[in-house]
Amino acid sequence: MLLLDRLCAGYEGSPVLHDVTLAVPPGSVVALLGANGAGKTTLLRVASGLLRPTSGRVLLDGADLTGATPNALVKRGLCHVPEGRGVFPNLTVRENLALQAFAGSETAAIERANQAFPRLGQRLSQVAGTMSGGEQQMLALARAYVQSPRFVLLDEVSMGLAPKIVDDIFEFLGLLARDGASLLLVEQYISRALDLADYVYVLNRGEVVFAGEPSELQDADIFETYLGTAVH
Ligand SMILES: Nc1ncnc2c1ncn2[C@@H]1O[C@H](COP(=O)(O)OP(=O)(O)OP(=O)(O)O)[C@@H](O)[C@H]1O
Repeated sequence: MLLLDRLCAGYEGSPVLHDVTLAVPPGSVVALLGANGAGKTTLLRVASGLLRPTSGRVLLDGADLTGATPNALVKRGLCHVPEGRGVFPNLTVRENLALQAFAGSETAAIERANQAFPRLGQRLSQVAGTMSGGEQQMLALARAYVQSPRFVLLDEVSMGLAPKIVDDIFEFLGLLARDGASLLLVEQYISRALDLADYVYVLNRGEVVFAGEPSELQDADIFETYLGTAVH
């Protein structure tokens, strides 16, 4: 279980998160929704060790990892696919995957990436920065997948991509979840995220204003109040 316990965090004296508690149970998909600037990216950055909270705790399977480095969290099975493309643009697809693989398992990592996105397998020698936006996003996701992470934080991974690629990416997220990974999903395609999710949290100005199952959200005013839109 990934547990974010009463977190407060922000930037240089401007607080963003206020007493946020959020749980990602094993084998679950949790959607994190909220308007622009609500603090979703900030929350993921705290969870993955990129930003130290001003108070509160980050617990992974009961261990207090508040303030641990991103690397230490990766070693414990937590992976963050950031907003924008998390790839090295000057390296080839193969090199990007190899860097993410555990020592001695490069071949297996490439095979695993190919299984998730066959399109990548056909482009192993291509320099990542020359691929399309969708292909780069597939590579960013495949880099997460090759490590068989137990917890994956996904920040708007479908942003700006063509509908067909978005379909492929959601199919992949389903595969990741079926494989046993727990997902914390920040996503602009709300209905798609809710289709996949077991639980939903809605953030507004750095505070949790709703936590529950997707079906409960359908009836709540929360949606129109905080997200400025109806669910469907
Ligand atoms: N590096 C930073 N320095 C200072 N303020 C920041 C920084 N990053 C984010 N903020 C501020 O923190 C607040 C929350 O931003 P955050 O990116 O976490 O929101 P978000 O919910 O992910 O928004 P979006 O959906 O637009 O990506 C915003 O007011 C933003 O301007």
